[in-house]
Amino acid sequence: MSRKKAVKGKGGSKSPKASPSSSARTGRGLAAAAAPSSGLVYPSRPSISNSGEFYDIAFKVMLVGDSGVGKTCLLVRFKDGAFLAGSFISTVGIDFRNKVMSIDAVKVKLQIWDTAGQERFRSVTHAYYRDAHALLLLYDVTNKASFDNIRAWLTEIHEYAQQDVVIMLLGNKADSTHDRLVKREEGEKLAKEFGVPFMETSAKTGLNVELAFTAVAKELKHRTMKEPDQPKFQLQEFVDKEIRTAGCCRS
Ligand SMILES: Nc1nc2c(ncn2[C@@H]2O[C@H](COP(=O)(O)OP(=O)(O)OP(=O)(O)O)[C@@H](O)[C@H]2O)c(=O)[nH]1
Ligand SMILES: [Mg+2]
Repeated sequence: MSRKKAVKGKGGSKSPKASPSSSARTGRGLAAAAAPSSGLVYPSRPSISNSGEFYDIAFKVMLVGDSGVGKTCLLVRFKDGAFLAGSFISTVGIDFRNKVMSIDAVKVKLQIWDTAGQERFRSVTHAYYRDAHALLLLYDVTNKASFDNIRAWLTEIHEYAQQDVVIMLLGNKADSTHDRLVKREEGEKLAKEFGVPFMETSAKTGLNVELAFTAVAKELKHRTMKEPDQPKFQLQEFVDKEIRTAGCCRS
């Protein structure tokens, strides 16, 4: 299989100029960043970009959910292995980071779009839904309203995103034991109702962060490269098995 090269860190030709960490922390977001053009998956076409790692296939993943649920922190934890502690600076507009993962010997590039949860940026976010291959929909386990709003987010997703988009529900801030207002069972129940996979995460401790992105990357890779006689990848089964294997202490 021919391999392409990923632009390291931020963006490609349509890249916004600031990383989510910089925009989130400085408030310099990109409300008017160019909407991504459709389709990032080129399984057999060779191409080389400026610099960075080689990859075989690429997908767009979007982080969505209310303001303050931890979307930017989740992305920074996944990309840089760090937690953005301190005062909360809301993302302005939209931004993205790339990460190449090794999935079953295939190099999968995820272009991860970090959206602003604030209502005033909703129209910007809408423009990006249609090109997303996967959506990570977050709520905050210490914020009941963010959980109650998941239904509205799913309605919006169904309105703007592709029908076959991969959706995963994430209950973030699972480390906040004392402030928790949403039980894990409630998240599981809601996810079942909507037929989407679910897990709890913590951008602070790293709990299940890698797993969330790996699961999505595996699902997308399977869909793209599946042999006709190969069974369908069971995302929730994979997640449950990984969590069981890791026991209480995955990070
Ligand atoms: N305890 C805990 N705090 C978190 C976690 N993730 C994020 N936070 C905190 O929650 C606040 C909001 O995090 P952000 O990642 O900026 O939230 P966001 O969803 O990007 O918000 P918008 O950009 O406004 O949409 C910050 O103060 C973070 O430090 C987590 O897993 N655990
Ligand atoms: Mg943010």
